[in-house]
Amino acid sequence: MNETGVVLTDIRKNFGSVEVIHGIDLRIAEGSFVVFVGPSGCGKSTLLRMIAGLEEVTDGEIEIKGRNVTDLDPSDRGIAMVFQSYALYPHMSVRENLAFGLKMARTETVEIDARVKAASAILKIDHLLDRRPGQLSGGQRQRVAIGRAIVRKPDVFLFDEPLSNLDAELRVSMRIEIARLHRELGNTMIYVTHDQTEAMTLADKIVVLRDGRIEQAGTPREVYENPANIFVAGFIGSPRMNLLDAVWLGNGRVRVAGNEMSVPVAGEGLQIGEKVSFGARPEHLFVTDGGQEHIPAKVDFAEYLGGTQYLYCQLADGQPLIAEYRSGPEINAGSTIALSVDDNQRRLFAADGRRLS
Ligand SMILES: Nc1ncnc2c1ncn2[C@@H]1O[C@H](COP(=O)(O)OP(=O)(O)OP(=O)(O)O)[C@@H](O)[C@H]1O
Repeated sequence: MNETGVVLTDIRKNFGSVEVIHGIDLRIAEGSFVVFVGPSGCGKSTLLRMIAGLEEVTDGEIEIKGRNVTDLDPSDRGIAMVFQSYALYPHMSVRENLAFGLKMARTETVEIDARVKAASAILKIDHLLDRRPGQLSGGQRQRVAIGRAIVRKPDVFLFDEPLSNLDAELRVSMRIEIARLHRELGNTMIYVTHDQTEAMTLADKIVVLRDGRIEQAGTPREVYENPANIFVAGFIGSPRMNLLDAVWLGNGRVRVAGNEMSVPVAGEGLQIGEKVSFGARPEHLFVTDGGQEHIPAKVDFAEYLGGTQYLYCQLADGQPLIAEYRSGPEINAGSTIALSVDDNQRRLFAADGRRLS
């Protein structure tokens, strides 16, 4: 991999007088799979559409494979985009849908036929070439939409929530297909999704956006295990990290819902009595007999998932908390339990969201 896949430099976007993307810098390595995630309205689609050339850039520069494409038409950028809505031509056969863009670009017929054949073999849609989109299932339509991108042999594939119209089971199998496609083709891929599992499983690099800014960009493991701040900690992970109101007591100790807990923080810059947030992921909480440092919790609801169980609890001060419970005696709603927190996984955040541990 080298560093020249896609480079965004100080990208800004205004709609009218409102700036919605506030100066984004990002380097996407050639051949990597980058996923944009973030809450609704954070600017994921706008950023993707600017890379595609479907949305004008207000300020900044976009480079693809070392070429400044900021002011080029979408068709001259070496990109192909796959939309959530598939955007197939209903009156054309699958074959014609796949060939259409190439015909427009005056590609030779022999070459078109070869590319359509190769793409339909990769996507296992060879037997559907003479059907129209109306005669296909949702998953098959999405394959055709991806096929239409493949035949163009783009430098970069752009995906805008491509699986969100599919049912849960199909999403899983298409997700695996897209991962396989990336491995086989080796192109740079940029993917927008709401789905945490898609982001974690597909990405080499996850870019977490909020309000038109990057909060963190890193491997799935980095953003999960080493979140840069309270926002990323709370956003990545499903169920999310528990973030509890706490008070700094000094000497590496905090008070959470009336209980003292130690945290691996010296606390420079923190004032005794200052409000902080104590973070613990559901899988880092353990039901104990109460002998060690723990937080008592009342179980409101126990969700049994077979291999694991989620306990939806309430602390003494009313704060909600979710704990994962893998094995042990059955725990039912209404029980009171003692939860300890893995020593190495106790997170602390300052009131401004800075991560302290
Ligand atoms: N054409 C437009 N005119 C005005 N504002 C727009 C336009 N398109 C998007 N916006 C605004 O820009 C911001 C970013 O929108 P965008 O669609 O990129 O977010 P998103 O992260 O993709 O959201 P979602 O996950 O809901 O699709 C939002 O505040 C949105 O209201």
